[in-house]
Amino acid sequence: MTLSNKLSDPRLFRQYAYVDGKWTHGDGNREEAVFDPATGETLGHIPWLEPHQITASVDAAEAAFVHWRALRADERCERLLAWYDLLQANREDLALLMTLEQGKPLPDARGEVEYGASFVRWFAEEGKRTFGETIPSHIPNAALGTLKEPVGIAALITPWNFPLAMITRKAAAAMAAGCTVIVKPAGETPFSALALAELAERAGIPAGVFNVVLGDPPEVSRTLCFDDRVKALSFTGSTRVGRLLLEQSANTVKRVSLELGGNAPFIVGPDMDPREAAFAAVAAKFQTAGQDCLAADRILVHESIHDEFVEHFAERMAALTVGNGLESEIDLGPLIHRQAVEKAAAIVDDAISKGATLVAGDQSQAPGENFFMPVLLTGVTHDMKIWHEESFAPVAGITAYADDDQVIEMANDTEYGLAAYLYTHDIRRIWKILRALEFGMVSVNSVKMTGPPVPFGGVKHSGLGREGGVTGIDEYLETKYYCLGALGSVSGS
Ligand SMILES: NC(=O)c1ccc[n+]([C@@H]2O[C@H](COP(=O)([O-])OP(=O)(O)OC[C@H]3O[C@@H](n4cnc5c(N)ncnc54)[C@H](O)[C@@H]3O)[C@@H](O)[C@H]2O)c1
Ligand SMILES: N[C@@H](CC=O)C(=O)O
Repeated sequence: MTLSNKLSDPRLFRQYAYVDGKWTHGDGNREEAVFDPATGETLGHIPWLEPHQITASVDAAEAAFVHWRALRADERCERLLAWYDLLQANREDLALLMTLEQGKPLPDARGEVEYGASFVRWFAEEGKRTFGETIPSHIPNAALGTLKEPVGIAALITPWNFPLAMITRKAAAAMAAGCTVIVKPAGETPFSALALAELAERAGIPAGVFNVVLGDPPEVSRTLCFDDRVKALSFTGSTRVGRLLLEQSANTVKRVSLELGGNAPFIVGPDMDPREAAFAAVAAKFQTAGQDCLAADRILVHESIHDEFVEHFAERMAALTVGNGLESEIDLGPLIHRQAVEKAAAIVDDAISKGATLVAGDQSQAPGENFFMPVLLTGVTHDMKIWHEESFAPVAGITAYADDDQVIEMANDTEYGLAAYLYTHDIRRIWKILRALEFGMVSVNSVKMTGPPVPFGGVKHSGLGREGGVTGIDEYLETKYYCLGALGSVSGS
């Protein structure tokens, strides 16, 4: 059975790029296969566009910008809300496509469709509130103020771990601001992006406003970064590639937003119930099989409750089920590909060779070659890879600490600064640690921290700028200052 036959609406499965409102094949006959990471089965093929076709997508976005920016904000809002309604109406098909190409369990995929759609609704509304300001004038007979204007064409480059929400969090903000967008999804998970394009078209979003290009990643990115007409680049992915794109955007002085890797500490205070904290830590570590920029990578537990915490963590972890995300009652799907499994195994071996204790994690139980059974390591230290690298795998590392000052130092001992978790009910400890943590987001006594109203993003090598919230749309807006002089008798205004 082909993938399209599995969907209620087969037209949501597209194997073409989408440029200027047209489904487009590659002029050079280059293509890439897309696999189901759970079974290794080929799901379909996508074309690779040639550089001149990427440039043509910029031509299309440039032409469409003239009309899209000229619409009233409430007119753009109507179209974005129509897109939102279609995402909701097609939730089951979108979730199925996502599980097939990404591997996450179907309930998680449904959750991501909801999550992704929620950004479209949020920014549809925020587009109506891009207010400028009035400035009390210091110049006689003049009126001063600011206007907010769309930056222009935005290139959006996204990863495979959240194939839909990482696109909508950018695209909806940009489009609500009046920008046109060119999306380059990850080659591992293009079908969610292409289904988004199909639904954008049905929602009445005009040709050239939302484009999806496919191709060789360095070639596509270079073409977009070097094109002076592309005014903004928003990237979500690894810090390694983020640095490269920042460099490539320098010559054309683009507006760059980067949502990069994380290495989240999960701090547990001495006052916590070890069972409650351990269950929360399991939830924060193993979502999306650990392939989440918010995954709790270093679990730092006060020495007075460490042993009990480890017991509860191991007990909860043992209950997690690993398997094909299409089956029911699965907690962890596969990793995205074999290299990810090899990287996870290397991180575990490195930790053990440097003195960590393997408490649980028997890889002989893995149900397939892309699967990695959850691993629990204790006695994790600064010299191990797991301390510094984002494992992007279900590998949990626990370390004991003695006091607040030590745990602050340990938590900040990373080049990353995306998110941190803190579990304690002591308000003084909360305030002290919260202020001392060098992270863009700190979640206290809650695993869930994301959603449309929050400014999502990191500091240090985890990124630049914020997505979501009331400021997310600013990444796609320029402030134009105006001075209206010689107005006659307006002094004092
Ligand atoms: N901060 C966040 O909001 C956030 C969210 C999701 C994922 N991430 C991060 O994303 C990473 C995992 O995703 P990934 O493996 O897809 O990241 P990645 O950096 O390998 O790829 C991201 C995108 O960049 C493209 N790309 C890859 N190599 C490139 C190159 N040389 N030149 C130009 N483009 C290139 C890919 O095709 C993909 O579209 C993790 O580090 C994770 O923390 C961050
Ligand atoms: N879970 C994150 C994505 C990180 O990989 C989010 O909510 O944006």
